[in-house]
Amino acid sequence: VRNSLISGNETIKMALTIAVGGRVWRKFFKTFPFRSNSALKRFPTCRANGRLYSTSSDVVLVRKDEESGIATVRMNNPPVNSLNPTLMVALRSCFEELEKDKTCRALILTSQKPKVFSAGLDILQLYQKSPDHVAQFWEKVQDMWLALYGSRLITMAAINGHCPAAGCLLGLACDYRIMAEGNFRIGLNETQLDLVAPFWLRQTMIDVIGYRQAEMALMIGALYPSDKALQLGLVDKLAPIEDVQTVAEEEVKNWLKIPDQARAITKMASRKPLLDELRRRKQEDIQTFRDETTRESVQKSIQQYLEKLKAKK
Ligand SMILES: CCCCC/C=C/C(=O)SCCNC(=O)CCNC(=O)[C@H](O)C(C)(C)COP(=O)(O)OP(=O)(O)OC[C@H]1O[C@@H](n2cnc3c(N)ncnc32)[C@H](O)[C@@H]1OP(=O)(O)O
Repeated sequence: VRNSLISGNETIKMALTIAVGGRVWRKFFKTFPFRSNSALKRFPTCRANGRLYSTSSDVVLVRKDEESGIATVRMNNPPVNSLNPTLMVALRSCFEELEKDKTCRALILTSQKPKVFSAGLDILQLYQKSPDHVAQFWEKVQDMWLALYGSRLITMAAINGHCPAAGCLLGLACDYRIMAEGNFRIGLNETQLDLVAPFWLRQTMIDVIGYRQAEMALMIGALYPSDKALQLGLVDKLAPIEDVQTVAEEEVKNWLKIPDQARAITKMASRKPLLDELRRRKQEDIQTFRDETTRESVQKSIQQYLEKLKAKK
């Protein structure tokens, strides 16, 4: 039913586009927005007033500017963009679709909900779940990361709020990070939950902030305020929260002056070894995560962490 509703909408959208131009259908689809959990694939892109609009889904909203080739990808999984399987699959699929789109040159990843970029992995997916569930969950984390870290596009994280754990993992997978000034925190705090960052995440942290700082940050599960994160090089620039997106767009425009091919080849030269290593060791990495996470003592720590989160209120 959902699919047929979508294709019905598509037909109307195309007819309206041809018949009366962009303004009318934009108004129409603002009133009756698309809803879908899955990929961009179902939605052929539509042109209106020189802009190219891609699809929106429940959990990931995408808008691409036709002239510049910049796509903005907004995570939209309230209340805190925790990375559950639906969001991770939607993000991966979105990254892969944009990758295939030859007119797309850059991707800005941000949150639809200011003040929280992402709360990291959905902790509930790791608590009292079967080993198989945890293994499948972890594979989705890997696949999402492989798609973003291995992207030929310019990837920019517009971190408009808190960015712990796997939120930080997403940021680290991008080429450049702009973070909101103020009382927002970023870091890989998983040791606080008794979890251990996998080799590929640890390596990206080392690559970004250097060995000593990464080693310390990972051991203590540090979460840094944005000014300290800037000082460490964990983020590249700060901006007032309301300007994060604009500053990201300006930064992308500078990057767009560099020829795409040379930039992308250079990027892959530094990222390919780690990408290849994870591809090669994927199953081993899944097993490690599954076995560690389902251990009784780790489950106890996760339970306590969840209780602390609830008690915060
Ligand atoms: C080997 C593993 C390494 C792999 C790397 C990744 C690991 C991970 O990502 S583990 C997840 C770690 N995440 C965190 O430690 C963040 C926890 N959350 C927070 O600190 C805060 O929620 C916040 C700062 C992100 C936002 O604060 P605030 O706006 O005040 O929102 P609340 O704390 O009130 O949260 C609202 C609601 O959401 C629930 N929640 C928060 N984070 C998560 C989460 N990661 N997973 C699932 N659920 C989460 C929170 O419990 C509240 O629920 P209700 O009480 O039911 O409203």
